[in-house]
Amino acid sequence: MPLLKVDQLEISFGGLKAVSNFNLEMETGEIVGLIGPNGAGKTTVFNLITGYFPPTTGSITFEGTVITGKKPYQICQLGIARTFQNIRLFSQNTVLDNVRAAFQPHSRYWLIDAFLRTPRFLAEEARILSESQEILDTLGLLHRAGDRAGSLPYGAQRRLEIARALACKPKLLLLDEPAAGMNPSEVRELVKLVRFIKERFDLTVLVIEHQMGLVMNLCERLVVMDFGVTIAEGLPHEVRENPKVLSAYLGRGAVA
Ligand SMILES: Nc1ncnc2c1ncn2[C@@H]1O[C@H](COP(=O)(O)OP(=O)(O)OP(=O)(O)O)[C@@H](O)[C@H]1O
Repeated sequence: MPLLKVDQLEISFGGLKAVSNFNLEMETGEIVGLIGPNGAGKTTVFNLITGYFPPTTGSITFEGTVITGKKPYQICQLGIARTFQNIRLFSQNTVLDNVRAAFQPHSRYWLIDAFLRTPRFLAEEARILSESQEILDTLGLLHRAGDRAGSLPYGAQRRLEIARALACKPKLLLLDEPAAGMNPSEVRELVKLVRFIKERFDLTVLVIEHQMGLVMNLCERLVVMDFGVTIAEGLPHEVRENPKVLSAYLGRGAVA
């Protein structure tokens, strides 16, 4: 049984079919790249999988459970987490608090426990603190735990976004342009980091990315979209030679 099965997904915004007849199966442990030109529908696919929009038609099954129509927090609880194309952090809060806040959908106490500071609340807070620190350590951010998130360099803010997604304890991690704005050496570090956290947290990863260096190095398989439809899929070296892909997006110079 695939971990994720997306069947004939479609969504329209007004007259525009942003995603049309989109199908995807992912096996546990895969790293798959979702690529395509601007406006191809990639982020919309993420928004559909994570419940930000209900599809017009089609279904999404995760670990054998149909998740179509569920709310984003329910999908997060089931084990799908994401990062965003535009970094979404609480920039005035500390790095640690940013990760602690991301544990909220998973905390196991009631409001009354928090109000009365019951043993259950205190134990849960201690667990969240220790797990947050462990995640920050894994992502090389523990030494910045007390700093304001907004004061981190750009690449570190992207890592913090991934740290927040990991607080969801995902089985499937969706990364939306994680290398945007990074220089080549940061991109190389990111490739290593994604491989490392995949092993460390038993993840399956779907990544949207324009940086071909990352896509070709990291992904085992690629799905290419253009104008809302899948125009190619296969191994990275197959996709980079596909004439439809070359004319739609990559351009021979871009993949050399
Ligand atoms: N909430 C929305 N309302 C209306 N149109 C939308 C909405 N979200 C996306 N679209 C449109 O759907 C199409 C696909 O957008 P999407 O953001 O999914 O593309 P993308 O492949 O992720 O692009 P990029 O690489 O530039 O991020 C675009 O034409 C976009 O303008």
